[in-house]
Amino acid sequence: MCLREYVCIITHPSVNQAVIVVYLFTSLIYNPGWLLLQTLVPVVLFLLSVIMWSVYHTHTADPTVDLPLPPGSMGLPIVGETLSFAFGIKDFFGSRRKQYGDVFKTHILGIPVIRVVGAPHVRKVLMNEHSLVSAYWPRSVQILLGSHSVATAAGEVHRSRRRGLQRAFSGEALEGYVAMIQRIHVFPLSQTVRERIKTWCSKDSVMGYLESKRMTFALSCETLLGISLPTEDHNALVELFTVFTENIFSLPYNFPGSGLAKGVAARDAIYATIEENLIQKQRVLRERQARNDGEDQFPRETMDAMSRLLLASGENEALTVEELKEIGLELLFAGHSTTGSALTSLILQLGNNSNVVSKIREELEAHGLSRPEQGDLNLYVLSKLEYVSAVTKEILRMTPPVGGGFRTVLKTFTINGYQIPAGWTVNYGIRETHECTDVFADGEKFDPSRWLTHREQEYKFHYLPFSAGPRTCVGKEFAKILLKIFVLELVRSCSWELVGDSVKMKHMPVPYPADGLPVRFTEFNSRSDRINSDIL
Ligand code: HEM
Repeated sequence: MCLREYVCIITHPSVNQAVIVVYLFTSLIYNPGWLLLQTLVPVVLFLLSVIMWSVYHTHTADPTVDLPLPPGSMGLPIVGETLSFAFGIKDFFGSRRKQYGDVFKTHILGIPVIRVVGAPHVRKVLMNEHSLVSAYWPRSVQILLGSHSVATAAGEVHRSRRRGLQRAFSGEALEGYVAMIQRIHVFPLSQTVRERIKTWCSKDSVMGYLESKRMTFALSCETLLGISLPTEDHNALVELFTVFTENIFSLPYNFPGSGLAKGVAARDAIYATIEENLIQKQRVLRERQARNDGEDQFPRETMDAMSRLLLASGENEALTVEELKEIGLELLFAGHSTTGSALTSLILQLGNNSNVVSKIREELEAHGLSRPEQGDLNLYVLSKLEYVSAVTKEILRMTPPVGGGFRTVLKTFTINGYQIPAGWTVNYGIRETHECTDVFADGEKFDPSRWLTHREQEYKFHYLPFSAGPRTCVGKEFAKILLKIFVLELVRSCSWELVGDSVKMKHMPVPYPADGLPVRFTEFNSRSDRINSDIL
């Protein structure tokens, strides 16, 4: 055995914790009178165990690479720096980056982690998916998302699942979703964006974050899963989904009352709803296929993502209902709170920047879209709205809904003169990469017009709200459409004022104002309302 292996064994956390326990136990039995010693020795042992914890991790570095681990602190034995992380995720990463630089080590959520920020470093992580790194998700997420998830899959399995899922986000599919989002629905909770905004106007004030999440949940249910339920059942589904997301990051132990057990129970109830809906859908699609009456059998405005996957799986490798229901839940999970956060940031930033709202109105006027009832939207019309598009890009630059991602290191590699050892976990930062880059002049300023002179491609890896490389967000085009339609409908339907200051932000699970963003909306009743609002 070499010296390094001895050090690893002696400093291993379980060894030094065992030493403390044995000491306390024996001193309690044999030396009940040694009070001073009884208080001093545990303190000394504790400090020793902190040092040994850090030494232990230093010795898990790859001995074949002659470079140090990145700087940073591993925190306290066992818990590491998890508590500081949980209590202030943005400040946690921000303060450590100030102290240690763009690449640093820490210990959070029970694992040693190397945090990486900045375009060149993040590029190295993302472009080496499957060779140097692979997706990492805590065990509870893997259990709750199920064995057919895209996000937790690796290697060839990941590639093939992604290919399958991308069928639901083709140009043709997206065109159908634009139509679906504008369609008038029967049930009160499956309202179009425009109808939902109208209900906000009828209230004294609403909580912007809550309403945005409600809207994106209803829209995701309808367009992705094809689920449109009566109010009571819809609310029950929202409840279940809340329990599911609240427990998705929990300890991986499934016993009665545990977070994981609650998450699994909620997930299974959601699966039951998705499955029932899938079976109905399968029947309807088969009937339509059998009719074969020369009419368009599958009008695209009726084809939600699940129907598309059902049809595609009939043609090629068949996806089972079991697989499809897991995919459905994953889409809902990945797509709902992210878009909800972005909508919230839109209401907030536009509420604080009336000059931007005026420019959006000018653009809508120029395209004959300034009144709520004007013009059917489609992909072509949306692509012409350059300023609206710039606004959504700027929102995702300033407040990216996903702060970063985790990867397991498969093979030791180097970044910035440090080794990133195999077996550790890398966490790449999106939000801080946006903040630290100097490619955006006046980066702290909300300025959509910067996107009129530069193309997104020029900023690759400096700007990556949807990540990049083989794990780029599958739903990114869908999300962009949703955000554009929201901006358009909001600006042409109403004016609004922020009731609170909504300055302090929280970042878990997604960014949102700590006060929930209270807002007062006022519907436009006439053209003069709109003009007056522009003047004000
Ligand atoms: C503004 C909204 C959204 C943002 C900012 C966003 C962002 C992201 C990011 C950063 C990742 C990569 C995470 C990682 O590196 O581990 C990702 C992955 C993913 N997103 Fe999104 N997302 C959004 C909306 C959506 C929507 C609407 C859907 C589905 C309809 C979706 C489905 C997925 C899926 C399935 C993955 C996993 C991809 C893979 O591992 O290959 N996302 N998203």
